[in-house]
Amino acid sequence: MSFNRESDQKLKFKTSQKLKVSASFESMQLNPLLLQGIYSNGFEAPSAIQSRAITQIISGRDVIAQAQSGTGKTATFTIGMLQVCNFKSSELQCLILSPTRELASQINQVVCNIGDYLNVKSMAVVGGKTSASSSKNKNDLNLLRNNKCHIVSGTPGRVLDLIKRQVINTKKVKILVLDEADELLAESLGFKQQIYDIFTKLPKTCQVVVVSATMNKDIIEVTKKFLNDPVKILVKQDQISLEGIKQYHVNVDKEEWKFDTLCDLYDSLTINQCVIFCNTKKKVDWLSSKLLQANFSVVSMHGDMKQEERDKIMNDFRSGHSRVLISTDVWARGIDVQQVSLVINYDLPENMENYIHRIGRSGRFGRKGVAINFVTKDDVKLLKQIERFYRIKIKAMPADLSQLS
Ligand SMILES: Nc1ncnc2c1ncn2[C@@H]1O[C@H](COP(=O)(O)OP(=O)(O)OP(=O)(O)O)[C@@H](O)[C@H]1O
Repeated sequence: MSFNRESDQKLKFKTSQKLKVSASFESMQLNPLLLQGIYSNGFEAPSAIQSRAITQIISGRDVIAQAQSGTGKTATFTIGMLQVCNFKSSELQCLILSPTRELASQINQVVCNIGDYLNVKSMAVVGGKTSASSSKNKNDLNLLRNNKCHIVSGTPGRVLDLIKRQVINTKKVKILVLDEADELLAESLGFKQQIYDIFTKLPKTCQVVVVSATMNKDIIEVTKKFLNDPVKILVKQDQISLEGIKQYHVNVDKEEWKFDTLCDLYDSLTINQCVIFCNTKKKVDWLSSKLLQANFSVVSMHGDMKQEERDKIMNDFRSGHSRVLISTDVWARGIDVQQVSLVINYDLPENMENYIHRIGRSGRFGRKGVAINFVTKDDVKLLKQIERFYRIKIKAMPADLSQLS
């Protein structure tokens, strides 16, 4: 595996105190069955965030953990939770909230994989399924109702709904994880109130772990309402952008020129897998039908599609069956498909944070990645703003595309 351990270990964190750094998983004194799950998942040594945050989570402290995209934050809180969970009891003990259905399901899969030898019972609880109409969903809800599930990973709305309907019993929850916390707690997105409501239903002693690749002062301020003297593990602003992802821009001048530019790039898109981001659902539909008409093979996904369709697109893309995916910011955060080596911002993101989340869909865990930003005349200012925000230089794309990687 090409994980650049040297650059990962070189990363400087701003931590709230001198933290213990565990060089190996063995040194964390984990349950041997958990260790077995970690190794059989192919993990040999912890990444920088795992070395610092896992033992803090296990210690019971509230934690704010920030680390670059694709550096193993999911496994960080998963390993922490699985160590703390009491498997002699069948009650719900850990609750993980994240902003999209796909991410909540992916996290559930990671919990099941790493917790396999512990016999963990974990479940994804997401909206959009024809709720409890299928026998599978009914069985799932019964497991929850009968308190036969240790860990739930879900989207806030659906989790809150099931708590209110007393399907999810929160009495014994000891850890709450907020993944992509800055998005969950942002003013504009409507999750914040749901999170507060869920929080009020948890035991007062519940430990809270807050995780994201991007964290700003306002969000840290908001977390003060939830967290009690948290351990902070934060990344300096100029280190958020991953060295392994080469970032370029292409001047397309006018909006109308973007399409031809993309068609010219198509052969490079299919070398591995590629994600193309547009800013609206309408634009995703428009671009995918235009590319399909021109005989390019692409798939697309956004929040207005039926969940069954979203699931199918995800499965096809994860298996490598489809190679070029067009999406909105529903795909910007957390989704881990290791074969994605190229991200194209057909539209530049309007949100500074989502720039780094989007490009972080490539270059997972030290792999190489390339990000290409289409820039119209009107976008030039925004590109400069992104460069200033992350203290980076986004060069013009080389004419010879073989130099891309
Ligand atoms: N210690 C490890 N050794 C090898 N691979 C690892 C290790 N930890 C995590 N990975 C792998 O790295 C990839 C990225 O991990 P993960 O999705 O947890 O990143 P993340 O930090 O949560 O990213 P994002 O900010 O995009 O949410 C996954 O494929 C995961 O299996």
